[in-house]
Amino acid sequence: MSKQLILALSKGRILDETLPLLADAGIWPAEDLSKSRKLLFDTNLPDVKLVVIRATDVPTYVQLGAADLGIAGKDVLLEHGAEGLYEPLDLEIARCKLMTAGITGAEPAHARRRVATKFVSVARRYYAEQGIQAEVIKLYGAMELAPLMNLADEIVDIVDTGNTLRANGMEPREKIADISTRLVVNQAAMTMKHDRLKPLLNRLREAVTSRRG
Ligand SMILES: Nc1ncnc2c1ncn2[C@@H]1O[C@H](COP(=O)(O)OP(=O)(O)OP(=O)(O)O)[C@@H](O)[C@H]1O
Ligand SMILES: O=P(O)(O)OC[C@H]1O[C@H](OP(=O)(O)OP(=O)(O)O)[C@H](O)[C@@H]1O
Repeated sequence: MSKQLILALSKGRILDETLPLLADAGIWPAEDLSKSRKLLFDTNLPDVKLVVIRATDVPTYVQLGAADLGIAGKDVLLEHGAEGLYEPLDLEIARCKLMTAGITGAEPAHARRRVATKFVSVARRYYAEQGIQAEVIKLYGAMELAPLMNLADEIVDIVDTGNTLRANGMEPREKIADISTRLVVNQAAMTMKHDRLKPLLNRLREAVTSRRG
C-alpha cells in the first residue's frame, strides 16, 4: 500500500466550497487547480495528493482503494451505495434536498407513475417504500424538462432555493433526504493507514466545527 494519502475531490459546484474548507484545515493544492489540465496534484503536505474527478466517480475510487478518502455529496453516496466506505464526517457544505417534484397542481398522467431522474436507485427505493408503482427513467441532466415534455409525471432531483422548479412551472413535493457534502474513507485504508489518516480527519473535523461559530 502506498505511503501517500490520496484524497479524491468532486469537480464542479462542490469543489468551489471544498477548497476553502481544505484551506481552513491547512491543506491546499501546490498549484491552481482551475489553471491546470492536470488531474493529480501535490499539496502543501508531503504525504497528501489530490485527484479531481467527476462527483459520481468519487465513491468508486474510494471504495476500490484507488483513493484513500474522498469528498462527495450525500446524494451521490446514496445512489452509489455505502459498501466499503466509511462516512466519518459531514462537511456541512453544498446543503440541499433530494426531492420529488412535478408540474404545479398536475396529477400523474400515467397509471404507472413515470419518474425521470439521474438518481435511479434512490428513486426506485423511495417509490417502492411508498408503495407506489413507478417506472424510473434515467436522465443525465435537465430533469426539470421531462414533465414539461410529457416524458415523465415526476422527477427526483436536487432542490435548493426552488428557483429552477419555479422557473419551469413545477412544485416541490416530497423530501427524500437532506443532502450535504460528506467525507468518505476507504474501509481498509482506515485500518492500514490509520496513523496518517487520523491527523487529517482531525484537521478537517476542527475546520468544520470552527465554521459553526
Ligand atoms: N442547487 C444546489 N445547491 C446546493 N448543492 C447542490 C446543488 N446542486 C447540486 N448540489 C450538490 O453538489 C453536488 C455536485 O453538483 P454539480 O451540479 O456540480 O454536479 P453534477 O452536475 O451533478 O455532476 P456531473 O457534472 O458530474 O454530472 C451534488 O451532488 C449535490 O450534492
Ligand atoms: O433549487 P435550486 O436552487 O434552483 O437548485 C436546484 C438545481 O441545482 C442543480 O442544478 P445545477 O445548478 O447544479 O446545474 P446542473 O443541472 O448542471 O447540475 C439541480 O440539478 C437543480 O437543477
